Amino acid sequence: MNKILEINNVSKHYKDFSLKNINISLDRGFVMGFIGPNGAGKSTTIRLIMNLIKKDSGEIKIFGFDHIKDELQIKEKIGFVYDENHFYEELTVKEMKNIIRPFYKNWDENAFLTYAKKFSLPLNKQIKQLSKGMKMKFSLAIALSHHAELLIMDEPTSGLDPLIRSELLHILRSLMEDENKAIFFSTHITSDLEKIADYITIINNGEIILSKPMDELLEQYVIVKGSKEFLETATNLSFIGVEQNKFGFKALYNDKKELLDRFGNQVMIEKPTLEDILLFSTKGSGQNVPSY
Ligand SMILES: Nc1ncnc2c1ncn2[C@@H]1O[C@H](COP(=O)(O)OP(=O)(O)OP(=O)(O)O)[C@@H](O)[C@H]1O
Repeated sequence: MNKILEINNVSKHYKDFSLKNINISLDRGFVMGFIGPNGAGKSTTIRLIMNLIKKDSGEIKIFGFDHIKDELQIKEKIGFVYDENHFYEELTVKEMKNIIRPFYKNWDENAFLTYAKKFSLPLNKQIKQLSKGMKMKFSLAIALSHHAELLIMDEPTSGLDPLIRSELLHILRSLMEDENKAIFFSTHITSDLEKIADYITIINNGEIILSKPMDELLEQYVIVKGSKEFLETATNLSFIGVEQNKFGFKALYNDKKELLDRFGNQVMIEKPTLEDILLFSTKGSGQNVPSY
């Protein structure tokens, strides 16, 4: 059973926002980065996976099991890290850990103590005295101490300084040496994903607009620059997020080879960063500019 997370045709409607027909698939052994602008639907998707809110339709399977019917069994093997305070502020780190611990059959106290030491967690400090970075590290230490096979993280690096972020990415990378595990990771910090993700899924306005291996994405997509005249004649090319000025245009295109083979002498191309791909593909309405 290689599929660790499968989201099939999932929809959720709020008054002013809908997640539409979400499909995501993640295999064991891989890290998927989940990115999109503010309000795109990342947290809603993650809350649906965790059954914190109810979906309207579709199917979510984790480890091959239904995420609601088999929720208890599934949650034993999930480490969930999210950017909201879900601890009792008055308790110390140690007291809070002792409350969480009995929920997991696989709890490994040695692993917790090792991570607590690695993260310099002050066990006797009250949660409310911890910085944001410390709280995130505590969350992560908890998630890692029951040998979770799937880590689901909503913005785990937001608000952390570069040193702690890099430390956290290092830990996540070393976790992935175990091919049985997988990580699903939402973030705004695309440079973190360039260091760790195998797959990238982009969500915009409640719809998945792209889900691909990172290598393929960075290899096939290009930033293209050319003249206004070229843009006017190339009506059959679906440029993404076209920016125009009086001299020419700049856009994203999803087939470097085609562009070079057919128009290599008429346009200039550049390698995009993941951030470029995110920005161009979610620009404005987030839709391709089809023709002129
Ligand atoms: N309980 C709710 N009732 C109504 N609307 C909601 C509810 N929860 C979220 N929304 C709306 O759903 C949309 C998506 O929100 P969500 O938090 O999933 O976005 P996000 O991609 O995680 O954004 P951010 O990057 O800012 O955290 C937003 O417009 C939000 O206002």
